[in-house]
Amino acid sequence: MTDKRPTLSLKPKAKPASDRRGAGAAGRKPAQAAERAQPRAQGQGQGSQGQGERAPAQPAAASGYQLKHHVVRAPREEPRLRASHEVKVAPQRDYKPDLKSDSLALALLGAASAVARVQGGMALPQALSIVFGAYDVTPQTRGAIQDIAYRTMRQLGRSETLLGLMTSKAPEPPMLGALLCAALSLLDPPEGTPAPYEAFTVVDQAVTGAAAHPDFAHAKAMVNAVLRRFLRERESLVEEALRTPLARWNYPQWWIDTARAAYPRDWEAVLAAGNAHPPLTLRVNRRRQEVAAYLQSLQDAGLDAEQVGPYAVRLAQAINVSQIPGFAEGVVSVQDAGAQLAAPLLDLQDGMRVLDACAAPGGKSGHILETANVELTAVDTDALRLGRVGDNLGRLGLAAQLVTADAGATDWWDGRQYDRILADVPCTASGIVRRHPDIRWLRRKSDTSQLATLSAKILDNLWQMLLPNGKLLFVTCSLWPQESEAQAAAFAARHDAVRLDAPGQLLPVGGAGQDHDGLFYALFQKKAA
Ligand SMILES: C[S@@+](CC[C@H](N)C(=O)[O-])C[C@H]1O[C@@H](n2cnc3c(N)ncnc32)[C@H](O)[C@@H]1O
Repeated sequence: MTDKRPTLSLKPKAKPASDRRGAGAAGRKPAQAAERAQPRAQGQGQGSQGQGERAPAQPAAASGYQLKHHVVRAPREEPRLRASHEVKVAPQRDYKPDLKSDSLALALLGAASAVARVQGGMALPQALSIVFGAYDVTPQTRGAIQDIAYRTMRQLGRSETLLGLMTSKAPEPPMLGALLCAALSLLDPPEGTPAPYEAFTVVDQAVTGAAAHPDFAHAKAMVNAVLRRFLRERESLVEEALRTPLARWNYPQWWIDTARAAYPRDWEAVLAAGNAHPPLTLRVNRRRQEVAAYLQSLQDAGLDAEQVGPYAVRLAQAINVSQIPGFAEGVVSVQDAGAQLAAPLLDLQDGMRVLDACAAPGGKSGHILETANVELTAVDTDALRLGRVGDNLGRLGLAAQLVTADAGATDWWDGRQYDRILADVPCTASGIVRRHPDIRWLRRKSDTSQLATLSAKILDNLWQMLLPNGKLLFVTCSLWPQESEAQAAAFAARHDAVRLDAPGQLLPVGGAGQDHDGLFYALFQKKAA
């Protein structure tokens, strides 16, 4: 990160809404207003502050987070009334502004609310579902909120670096910073991609959005100034920002370092692949239709697509699942082409007993049951997610025994060993960041070893559940060797397992005829008794 700061100082006033009424600061620059308030804090009184009159030492126009230092206690004998501007207002992320429900301003605020939640540690899909619940918007605006939130996540490092170059301190509250990052992601699309809106519309709507929200209406002039400055000085600001790895790659530094250490030749391609838009890839249900026939039905529906795996079809344009021909009827499922390697690697035969040990939401369970007539047990610790396995299998017209349980324990197991075990263990998901761009900002470096420890426990426990000559397929959607190859090698050594042919580490790739996430596959066979 560069230390160089611009001369323009755009400090948000960050006052609670109650403090803005009658404060006499209207039209002044925020910094001036704050300075003028200082002498009053030393005993001049406020004149007409309502409740605040009882606490004469409160500065009228001081910023919210400076107030604490200027509080003068009221005399003991009088009941002390709390000045309204002393109250710390909790962020109102669910506040529904009075804006047109299909406006870009509302979409920007919705995206900013979701992004601020991710910055507070929540996964983006969960954050978006809260926003959708709070904002009563049209499906079109929902789509826009989602699109802007995902764009913002993919460019957060770059946008935050640019913001750092244009403001003298981090915008408060965090949702204001998120609003600026959301607007910047629209003004500053990745190289070679078109801007989704006219620049002046984005600035106008970001300012309108800021003005309509009680937490940062005070900062609408700052929003306007920052975004206009970006447009004026774009070239030099971007050039300066790109000197930092954070802005260049849009990943935290530890992530960049880990990728570089693991893949000294490919790390740049790996990071770039994680920033690309993911394709919409389908798995054709071989029980229902041949791939060629399905491709024809897509063509008949006016949808361009190409085959990218034995049963994998990639649509040229992403569409809503409800619009995918045959989806509701179970002819196809949404599944990455790399994830479609699991079922064939298991070498399934009719009549086998198969365990899918970390099954939810059931992508691979469905593929297993489409491949052969097996008796499948699908286990997952998360009952809610396991419900989705049931939904997915129901749509496909297939069935499994669903068990909510810990695959690292035996209390649920009937003691009968399985012919095949799929262990698609929990991991950092570093190989699927193009689909989940929030993951990079949510994960911590220490998560890798914690998850590797958990998955080693699951794998060790599952091994006893495998028949002699049986096969266990170990899968992760991680790029980190600690969770994948190092784990596989240590497991084989611990259990004297035979390691069979499997792809190993697949790096994420998108291109003609080949397109998949970053996944890891290791296949083990138990020696005959
Ligand atoms: C990578 S996802 C599995 C994806 C799934 N196989 C599919 O193809 O749709 C990992 C799953 O492991 C589950 N999980 C985490 N810890 C577990 C445990 N101790 N036992 C069983 N499942 C666990 C999570 O709830 C999550 O659903």
